[in-house]
Amino acid sequence: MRRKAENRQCGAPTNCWTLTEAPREPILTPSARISAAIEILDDIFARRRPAADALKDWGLAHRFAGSGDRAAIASFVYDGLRRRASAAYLMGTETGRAVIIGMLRLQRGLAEPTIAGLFDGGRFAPAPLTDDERKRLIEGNLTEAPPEIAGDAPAFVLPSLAAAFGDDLMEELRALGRRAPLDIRINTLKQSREEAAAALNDLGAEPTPLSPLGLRIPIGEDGRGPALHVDPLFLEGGFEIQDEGSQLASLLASARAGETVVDLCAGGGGKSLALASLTGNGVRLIATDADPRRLAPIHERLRRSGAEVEVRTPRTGKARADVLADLDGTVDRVLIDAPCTGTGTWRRNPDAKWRLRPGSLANRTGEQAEVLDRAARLVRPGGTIVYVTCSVLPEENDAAVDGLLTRSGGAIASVATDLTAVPGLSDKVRRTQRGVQMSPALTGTDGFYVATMTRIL
Ligand SMILES: C[S@@+](CC[C@H](N)C(=O)[O-])C[C@H]1O[C@@H](n2cnc3c(N)ncnc32)[C@H](O)[C@@H]1O
Repeated sequence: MRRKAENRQCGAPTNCWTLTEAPREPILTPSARISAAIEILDDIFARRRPAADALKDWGLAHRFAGSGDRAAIASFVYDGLRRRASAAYLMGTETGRAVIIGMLRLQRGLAEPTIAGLFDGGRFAPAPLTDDERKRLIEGNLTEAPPEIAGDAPAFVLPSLAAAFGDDLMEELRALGRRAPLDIRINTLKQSREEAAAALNDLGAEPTPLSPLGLRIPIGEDGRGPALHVDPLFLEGGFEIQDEGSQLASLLASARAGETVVDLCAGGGGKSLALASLTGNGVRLIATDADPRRLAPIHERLRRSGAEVEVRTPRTGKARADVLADLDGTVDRVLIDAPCTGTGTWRRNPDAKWRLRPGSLANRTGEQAEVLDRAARLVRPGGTIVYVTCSVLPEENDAAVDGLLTRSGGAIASVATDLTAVPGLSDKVRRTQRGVQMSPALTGTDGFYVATMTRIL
């Protein structure tokens, strides 16, 4: 019999503050939560801090706040970041207060009288709306706003986004500005999706629209979902929290039973776990990552899930040996879940878009060339390289693949990505010159790109 989870206050990891704390009843009024969110956003803007750090510090300084309060405040902060540019434009200034007021109207659809009711100037509430703020809420709109403002994207990256999305640019930017759904991937090494859905019935779990491995968990109006990290089925390894797009990318890797597969950028192991599960531990799966700290959580996840994966951890430092040297030229399939700017995950991590700099794009494309070259040395003749990013920028996608094709001097060729593992996907994805692009507007997923190559020489 499934035990009821104790704390279901918190959904996406970015909204979680309280996973290790005992749940406490909310004690702040909605207006007091808004005051807190304004204070935190001002801190983020003034000190250019990561949102997670600012939230954590606020929590430490306000230990009396309940876990429900913290989740609700985080939700205000992340929604504010989602609409940072458009809310500031609407309100004529970029302060925490302006962004929250504009967000309540643009993102949460609240009318001026409702917002005025929250800004009532009472104890712990924000000061009452000014005449100018009221006027802007009633009369303001985004009709004349430039695309980077209306679409809440950094201006420098807009030409790349326009190249990726063409006529669909604004629709895609709006979709990237919405909240992401809360998806889990069922570990079919433990039970079927149907069995998991029955076990999670009290959460309202429904099958994901495209992934045959996923369930979608409803989240509240304020973006809060259940605390899945403490759910009994999660603790038993029955599921992992994983966006549907990430599940689809794992399926499109098309690993086949009996193959030797390397997950070259395994990080915490999200794709490795998925590959092991969907092949029924039928492949020899080797996971590694340049950063041992990122790889470390995989061990606990493997224990929980029953996935069979050989983890090869590099030593840090200059003398780090190539832990895959013995596999050169022998691997059937290399999955590259490449380091990238994460522009496809802005729904989930809105802080990332405002922290993106031209230099970080250049750094990521350099790393992508490095991992592609490494994969090319690993794969056997006739073997396959599957290149994945959670970016929508052509520089990190088709251009990165083109770079490898050119550098390989004809030894590596681009082939069509097999979409048959995911019924219905073929009609939805955007086809690029070298691969396929998923996106919030087209597939309802994060913006994953998948391209497939083979070694012909
Ligand atoms: C998108 S993340 C991987 C996420 C992971 N596959 C998952 O599903 O949870 C990209 C990873 O690439 C790793 N990385 C960066 N450069 C690398 C390199 N040269 N070789 C191997 N891994 C690298 C980073 O440390 C990071 O963990």
